[in-house]
Amino acid sequence: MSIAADPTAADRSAPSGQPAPAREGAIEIDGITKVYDTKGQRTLAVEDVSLEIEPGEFVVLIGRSGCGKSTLLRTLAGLQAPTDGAIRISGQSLYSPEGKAVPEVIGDLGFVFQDANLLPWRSVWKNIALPLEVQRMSRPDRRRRAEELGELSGLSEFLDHLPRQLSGGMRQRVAIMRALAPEPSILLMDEPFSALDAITRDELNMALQLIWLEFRKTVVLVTHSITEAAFLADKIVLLSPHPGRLQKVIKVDFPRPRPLELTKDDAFQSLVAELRTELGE
Ligand SMILES: Nc1ncnc2c1ncn2[C@@H]1O[C@H](COP(=O)(O)OP(=O)(O)OP(=O)(O)O)[C@@H](O)[C@H]1O
Repeated sequence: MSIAADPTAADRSAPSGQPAPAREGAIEIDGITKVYDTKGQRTLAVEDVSLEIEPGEFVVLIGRSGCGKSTLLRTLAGLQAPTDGAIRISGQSLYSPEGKAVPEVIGDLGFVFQDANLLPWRSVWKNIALPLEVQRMSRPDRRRRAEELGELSGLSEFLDHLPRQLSGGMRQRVAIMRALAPEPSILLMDEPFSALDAITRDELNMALQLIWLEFRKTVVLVTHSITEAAFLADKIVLLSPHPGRLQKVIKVDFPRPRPLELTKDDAFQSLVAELRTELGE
């Protein structure tokens, strides 16, 4: 049953009649199905996926090409309504009954994509502060916030540079900081490091982990990299292809902060082997 259509949903965890406390950063995915209908051609991209994501959890979606990872993430981002099912963000329905994303709920989401999509004519700090400008924060406050975020991400010396003066890895750091600037409770990331070389990617995985430990936002990240999934995740969600269905959820409990050397450990390697088997590699 769709949560949005369930009139008792709000009372589920409040038997005393009190409204259930909003769980900021929680994501409830309830029976999501997505069918694309392009020029009469129907594609069942995602079928009946249900998943609970806890506030502050780091969740990685992984699966073979075409299994619906991006479809699920775009649906979570409010970019396309599901054909069936419901999504609740911090206790609120993401889509209206007409299938329109609710602006206040989207305001609680930050996005990072494969391409950093920085504005080339704006300096690093002005790119980071862009969402704050939209919120009409004063210039000194925006600068202060960009400086804080720059310090956390190792960008302090580059705040007045233009994007073209940065490496690819640094541009992605700027994109992450821009997403975090308005303090969303949830960060959605679609293959953010897939265009980077292996060493930069390791550095960015480490940086992302440390930033996440600092802010403790809920993160949902899509990747093709098994090692990246095992290194970053609290919970790995495997999707099976054609149509995309929930195959398995694997909890990962290596202590944090996780050093990059963890990837050489036997326990890490056996998790990687398990994931490879699940993915049929
Ligand atoms: N806009 C669209 N219109 C029609 N079909 C689509 C659209 N977007 C995705 N699909 C189809 O839906 C299925 C899932 O695609 P999706 O991009 O979500 O998978 P993915 O797991 O992210 O793939 P990849 O790992 O290759 O990026 C595929 O069969 C794809 O062809």
